[in-house]
Amino acid sequence: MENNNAQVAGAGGNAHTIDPRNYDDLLAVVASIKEQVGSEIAHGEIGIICGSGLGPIGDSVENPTILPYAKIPGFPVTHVVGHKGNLVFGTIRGKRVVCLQGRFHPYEHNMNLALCALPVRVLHLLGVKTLIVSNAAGGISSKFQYGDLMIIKDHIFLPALAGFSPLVGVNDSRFGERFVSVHDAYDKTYRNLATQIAQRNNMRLFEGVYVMSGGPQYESPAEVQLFKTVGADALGMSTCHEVTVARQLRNQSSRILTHHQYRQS
Ligand SMILES: O=P(O)(O)O[C@H]1O[C@H](CO)[C@@H](O)[C@H]1O
Ligand code: HPA
Repeated sequence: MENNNAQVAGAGGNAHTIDPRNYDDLLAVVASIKEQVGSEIAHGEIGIICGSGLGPIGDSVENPTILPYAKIPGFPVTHVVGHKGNLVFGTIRGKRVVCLQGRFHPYEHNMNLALCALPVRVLHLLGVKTLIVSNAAGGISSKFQYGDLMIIKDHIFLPALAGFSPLVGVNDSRFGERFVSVHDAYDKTYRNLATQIAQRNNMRLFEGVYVMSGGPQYESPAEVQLFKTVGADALGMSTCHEVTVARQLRNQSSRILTHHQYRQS
């Protein structure tokens, strides 16, 4: 496999190497963000990852403070059209958000999934507890019409099934357990809330299974048929690596909570 370290031009043009699996390296990334925007601002409750064409979500952040990825030593760069490459701090309807205007796709980073999921670990270290992940995907389900919205209820993470998981390699236990359950990775309470809101607003919204391929080529008709047969509803080249890393962090939070409760009892 390829080198897992990220060689990126940081603020001031200094080359900076970090390992996206190393907790201390990510603390340094977070320290740089806090230094540049201030600790007060560099804090969020909700993280939002904008998919292709969904960057305007970031433009709707109120009182925004914008930090380009290129100014964060160790942060990867995004090359995909429609992904601006900014961290946006601010509020949406009174909630503190940190918005990623631009995500990292494994096909643009030599299938280095840990590097592509690095922003999720950074969001966690900035205090984020809830992650909203969006993407543009191809519809497989025959129920879908062009432009329909789908809430992901589960996924098929094809690259990980072939050994390309962001959790492969040395596990720094400060991020969480070695073995991570992805049951209920997509929160049922939020899914129900989204469905209710869609119903109230007469919007077409479905729940379905998202399949992530490695890309960057789109799928052949035979591949689409294969995914349909195994129960997938939509196809894309992102999201699952971010959700898997988030899930490991969620397990870590609940583990800490369990210890805390244990000590109190
Ligand atoms: O998943 P997002 O980032 O929305 O991007 C989607 O759009 C690109 C293909 O047009 C692929 O990268 C696919 O994954
Ligand atoms: O049909 C698709 N396949 C994979 N990724 C995509 N992203 C948008 N549409 C598609």
